[in-house]
Amino acid sequence: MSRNWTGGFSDQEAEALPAKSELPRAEINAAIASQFLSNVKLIEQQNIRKERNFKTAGESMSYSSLPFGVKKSANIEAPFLEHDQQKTLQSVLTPKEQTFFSELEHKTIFLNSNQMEAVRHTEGPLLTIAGAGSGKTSVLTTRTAYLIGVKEIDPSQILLITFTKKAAEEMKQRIASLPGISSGEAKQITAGTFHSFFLRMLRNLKITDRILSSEKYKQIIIKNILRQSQLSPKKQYFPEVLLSLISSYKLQMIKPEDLSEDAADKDIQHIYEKYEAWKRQNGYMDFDDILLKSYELLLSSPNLLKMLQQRFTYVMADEFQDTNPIQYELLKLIASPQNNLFAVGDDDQVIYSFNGADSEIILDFHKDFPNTRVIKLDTNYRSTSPIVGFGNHIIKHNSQRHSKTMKAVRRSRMEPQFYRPSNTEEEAETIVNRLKDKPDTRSWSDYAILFRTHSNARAMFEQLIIHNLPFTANNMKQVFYDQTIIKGLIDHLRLVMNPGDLDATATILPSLYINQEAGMRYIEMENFVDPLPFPLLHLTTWNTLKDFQKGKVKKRVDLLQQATGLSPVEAIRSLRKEYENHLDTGTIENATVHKTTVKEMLDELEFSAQRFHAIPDFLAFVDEIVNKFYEKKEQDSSEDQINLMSIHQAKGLEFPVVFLIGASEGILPHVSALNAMQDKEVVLKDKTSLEKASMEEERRLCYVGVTRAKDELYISSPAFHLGKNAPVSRFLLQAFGTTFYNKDNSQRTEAWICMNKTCNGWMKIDVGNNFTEKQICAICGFEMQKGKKNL
Ligand SMILES: Nc1ncnc2c1ncn2[C@@H]1O[C@H](COP(=O)(O)OP(=O)(O)OP(=O)(O)O)[C@@H](O)[C@H]1O
Repeated sequence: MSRNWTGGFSDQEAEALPAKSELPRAEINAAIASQFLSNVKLIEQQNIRKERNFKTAGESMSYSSLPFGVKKSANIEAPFLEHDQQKTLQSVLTPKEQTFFSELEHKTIFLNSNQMEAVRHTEGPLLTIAGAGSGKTSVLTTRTAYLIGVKEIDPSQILLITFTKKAAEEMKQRIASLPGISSGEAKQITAGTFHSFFLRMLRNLKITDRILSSEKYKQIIIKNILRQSQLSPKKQYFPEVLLSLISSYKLQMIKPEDLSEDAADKDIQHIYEKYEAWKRQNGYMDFDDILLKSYELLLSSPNLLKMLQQRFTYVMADEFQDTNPIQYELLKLIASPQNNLFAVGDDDQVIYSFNGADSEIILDFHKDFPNTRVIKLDTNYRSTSPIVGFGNHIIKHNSQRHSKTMKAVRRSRMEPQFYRPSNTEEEAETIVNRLKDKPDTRSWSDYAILFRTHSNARAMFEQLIIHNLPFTANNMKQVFYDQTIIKGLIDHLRLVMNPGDLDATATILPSLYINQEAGMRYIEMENFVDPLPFPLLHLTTWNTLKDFQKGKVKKRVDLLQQATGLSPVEAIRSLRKEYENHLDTGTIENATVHKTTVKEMLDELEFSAQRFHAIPDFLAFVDEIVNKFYEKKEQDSSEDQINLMSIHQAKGLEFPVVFLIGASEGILPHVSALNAMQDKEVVLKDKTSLEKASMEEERRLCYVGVTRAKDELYISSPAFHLGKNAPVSRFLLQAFGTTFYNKDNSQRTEAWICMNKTCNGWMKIDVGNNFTEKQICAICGFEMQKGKKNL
């Protein structure tokens, strides 16, 4: 296969590539690798045992009904609805409606009176604002069938906006199974995301600009603009922050010329203008442009707008809480003048603020549509009463919301279960062991394992692979070790073991600020004439390079040579500093969300590497995991699989059994929310409200995760995260009425010292009044005690 050193493939090119397992990198000895898998297991078990041995009294070894740190049970069960108000409207139904609703009942769909009211609403704006599991999506699909089957509305007049493409397909299928509608009619409904709907419109209008989707490519464009504008990319503006700022302006329809005249805005205005100009000149549009261009076109072409308005006389929007301002304006344009706009949403499930979702839209809907009919649904049909109650107790601590307490209709004695594993490895192993004991009455697809960030799912993913359990992580495009940032560092380890590895050499060139394609051409040419044990060193004689680049090459080769004989984690630590320079993640001050994520990923890599004594063992393990992932991706056709996905991806879905992993401080709430004040310094001025808003969004994420469970909910909170102590998530403690110990910043800093005399481990922790937790040494697993140390 010819190599492409340009640093990436287009989608079509990627599809044409051989399967990952056919690539030279993948040519590893499977027998040796599987031996490593069992070695890993041994080392992991030793580590876990070490930490387990020093678990403190009261810390449970498995799931129990109270989170660690909660001393007494609080009544968190949801109010129970004894008599559901079903069939109360029968007397006012027309014969056609009676047929429709009784056919629904034959299909065991019994709507309550509020749901029925929403379904029967035909003309004018309606907002269904309701909590998790209350049947919003069910109402939307049933109302569509009702419009077609009972009101004889032409299905092609219905526009259904969903949050994901998958949701659109599922909804069409669900609609087709309802009474009064044929599958042909269901196909005529237009269902899709905002982006897919408007992109199709633009393409029909012969707007052929290419889509600029790669974040990396966009950052390069911004970096070039910064360089040309003589603004420092490092000191003043981070490309990813600028891109998110520009995107947020666009989603709010703020143009460069609308920005104020003050100095900071002037720079941003300039960058924003240049970025837009670059796209125009090069025939690109980004995702925001799809919406913005459509909006401008509709405003400037009354005929086009009229055509759309006449075509779609019934407009519906699911997950309305995550709508952003431009999407809302587009909805309003298309729905007018009839305003048959039917929106369903839950202000407690806004989890896409980083994508511009504006929770005020749902809260202020009635101001734009004064004759709005608002229907509230407050019965959760999905989950058992202890789960509904637990959700209520989590979300009630948010202030930006319509207060609501969901009622339950499903009784159960099975309370949510909590577990405090030592670390993410033990967490993953415990869950896998439970899954192996799956009762025959359950299918694999009944189970979902939900995580906050992809790094946080690394251990879980590996355990599922190692134990060969059927699972789908289809939304995971890449395995952890194959993500660009991680792969870069792993390829450094490959060069430590084999300096002649040209694939690995190519990967590391960008981290030396050297063009990959030109650099490799030079290295390969020189190496052909004069082979060197370390081909990278050829670059030190390349005239094109500046002195600082040659210096970097020498330094990197020195580091790589010094790493021979180190353990994988030591090697990663010694290489990481140089490597991180090009990622701009060196300091946490001024950290952006991107930087926090990168740091978290590299920390996770270190944590994973700690399990191995030698670099070749670690590399063989990495290759095995990567190969198995891609093999699995190709072979998987089964529907019956455990679902491993992020909480964001689980939005709108439900599963009989949910494992919510990583419910510890720093994971959920995520460290980026804890750092919120620094994170978006450039973007937002009101730091206090940003900090609060970030924390409320994290709490909503926790709520969304919890409310995906129908029957059983298992939540685990690793005591150590990336080798550091991680208290149980404040969201769990607060739900049980236990004050989070850091609440009003009543912190003291104390030193805790490891009791293992040979260890010398100590750590600094912030302690509040209610702090009772004992500490375990992150280095050796011994118990720690409060001690004296100069901090
Ligand atoms: N009236 C009802 N009687 C019995 N079950 C119902 C009723 N309404 C909805 N359900 C069931 O409750 C579950 C949740 O419904 P649905 O997914 O529509 O809720 P939702 O409000 O969209 O949830 P979320 O916002 O949490 O995604 C589904 O399994 C659905 O079939």
